[in-house]
Amino acid sequence: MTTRTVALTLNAGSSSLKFGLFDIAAGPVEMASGLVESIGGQPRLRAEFGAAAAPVTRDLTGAEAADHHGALATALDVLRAQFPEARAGVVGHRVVHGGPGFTEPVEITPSVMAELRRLSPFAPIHQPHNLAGIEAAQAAFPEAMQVACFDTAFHRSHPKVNDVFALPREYYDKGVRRYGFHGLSYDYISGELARIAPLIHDGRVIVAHLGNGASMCGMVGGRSIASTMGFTALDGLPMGTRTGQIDPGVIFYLVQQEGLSIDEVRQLFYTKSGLLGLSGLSNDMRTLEAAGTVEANEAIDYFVFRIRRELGGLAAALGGLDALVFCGGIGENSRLIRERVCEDMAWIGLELDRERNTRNDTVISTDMSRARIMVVPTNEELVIARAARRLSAAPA
Ligand SMILES: Nc1ncnc2c1ncn2[C@@H]1O[C@H](COP(=O)(O)OP(=O)(O)O)[C@@H](O)[C@H]1O
Ligand SMILES: CC(=O)OP(=O)(O)O
Ligand SMILES: [Mg+2]
Repeated sequence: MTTRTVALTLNAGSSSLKFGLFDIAAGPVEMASGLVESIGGQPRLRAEFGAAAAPVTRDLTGAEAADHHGALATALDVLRAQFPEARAGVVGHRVVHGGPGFTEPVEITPSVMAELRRLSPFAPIHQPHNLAGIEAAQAAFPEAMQVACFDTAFHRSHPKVNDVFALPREYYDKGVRRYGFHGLSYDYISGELARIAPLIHDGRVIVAHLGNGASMCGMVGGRSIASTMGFTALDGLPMGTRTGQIDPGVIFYLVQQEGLSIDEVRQLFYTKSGLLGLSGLSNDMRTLEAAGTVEANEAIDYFVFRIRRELGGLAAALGGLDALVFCGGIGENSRLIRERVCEDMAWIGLELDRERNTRNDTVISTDMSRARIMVVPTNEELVIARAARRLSAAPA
């Protein structure tokens, strides 16, 4: 394999690093994919190599993945051991915040990097890790092209009415806008719908990306019309550790009456709230489903309730509904959450087939359901690899 035929993709989350290796000469065709999770805690590595070799799963020592640099070095060791001949000609990075300016994937130059750093405070549990991943990859592959792919870009097509907040206009001009996130995931799902269900793709679709971060996107004709996330990835649905939508008056209360600093409020909203805060137990849906405590059940109830509320709101924004698509770790795996979201939703045209849901079928609605309910595993890495291929093939 020669330079530029292999693309490495990096998707750095708040506590995880997902990676992929793609042959881009004929593809992109996935050669390997993997994940380092619980970085900074009790990290674990999982890597798969398709038919080429057995998957690797192992617990890492704290030192191997104390931070994202360590996690990347560990991931690269595993990839190099499996593909000693591969040379990364291009590295594609998920970058959560692209602000108003980045509407497409771009090659990372020093000026792009400076702008991404400026946006870092608006995605505090993601962007610093994304940028650390870029710096680590630049050091590991100084010859490779580095490409940034933005979570915000997919939503830049949404109408102005869903781009503004009701603030004095000067703030809009300064970039205080409703960006929306998880765009690489929505882009992938939109493409998959075009492939497997073109009539649905052309219609009114709500996609629920339910992972540790969670959001929903209303699409018409495969393009974003509205999404539940806003200026930051705090808005909308409650998440593993994030509040989701909250009355901003609570911030005034916390600062003025409780004496919290702004940094403490930020920490509280981003890392101690959501499912973790409500349950007092965990941000992990598997743990909550198994726990059965009053608090864990209340956390699940609130998660489901907010999804159902947003479903109604987004359907109104789309002028009706042709399909609801679940994706993300919870959306793809939790039969319980899907069942509870779809319960008594016949009024909006959704009728779940319990057996299909239990089997994790692609279509989980009944044949009589007016709107379709689907489960489509997302693949942000493939979207990054496609962009990396496109940009690295373009004439300089
Ligand atoms: N079988 C399952 N049942 C319920 N929840 C699951 C299951 N598998 C994974 N999850 C949940 O998916 C979430 C992680 O989703 P993921 O999309 O991987 O997160 P991230 O936002 O970090 O990319 C966790 O809350 C995890 O508990
Ligand atoms: C934007 C966002 O919330 O991402 P993640 O789901 O990876 O945390
Ligand atoms: Mg994610």
